Amino acid sequence: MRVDVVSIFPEYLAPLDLSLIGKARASGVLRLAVHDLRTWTHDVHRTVDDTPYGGGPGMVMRPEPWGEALDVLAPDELTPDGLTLPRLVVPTPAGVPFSQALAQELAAESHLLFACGRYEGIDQRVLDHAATRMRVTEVSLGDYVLFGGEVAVLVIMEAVTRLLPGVLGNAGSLDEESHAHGLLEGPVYTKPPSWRGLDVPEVLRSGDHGRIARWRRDEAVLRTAGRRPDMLAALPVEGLDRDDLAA
Ligand SMILES: Nc1nc2cc(Br)ccc2s1
Repeated sequence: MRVDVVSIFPEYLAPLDLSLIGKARASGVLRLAVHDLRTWTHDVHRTVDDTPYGGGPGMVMRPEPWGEALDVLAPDELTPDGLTLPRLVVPTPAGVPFSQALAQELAAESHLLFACGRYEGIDQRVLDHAATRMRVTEVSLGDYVLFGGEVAVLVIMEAVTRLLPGVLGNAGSLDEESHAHGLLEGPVYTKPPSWRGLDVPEVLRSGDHGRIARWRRDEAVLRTAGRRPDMLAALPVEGLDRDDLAA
């Protein structure tokens, strides 16, 4: 997967050199490049923002630098490595909620291009013009406002990269984690069997794998019912009476 990130604070994306994402880059599974938006400015002050039409507080990111950046990073003609046009991902409080399902969708793309907004946001015409050439997805991490999109890109890139083949050692863990089957993961335990008077549930030490699987499923459903009933509503729960959950 190829990923390009455009930001006025490229150093914010330095954590993408670390840990498993760094390994994914070293192995070639992930080819990531971070670009400074000011590369595509031409005035002495390298201006990327201006006052908003219609008045109001703050500044808006100018369309010209973004337009030139997208022309270079998402050229209409096929690039030497034959990549198709990227999917443009724009973190914004006004976007669609990010989710494991969207992470899975993005992980299946061959080329992602992240645009990190700052100030009051990016001139809308940048997204409108890009949408005439490529798929544009505005993504929200939640109902709160950050200083810019960079931190959101770090979150999205971590969720996406861990889904790429070969990145996580034990691929099986992908199947069991929270949200993998529309449920929250239940409690997990390791040695010692007793710690500060608290014992590991007997079932987990029984060696009865069928009983263990049922127990884990039930715990996941109960935890989800208690913490995220909204997730349960969308899930056919076989083998567990919903009335039990209401009890
Ligand atoms: N939750 C979020 N806040 C922001 C703020 C800006 Br400015 C750009 C992107 C995002 S995503």
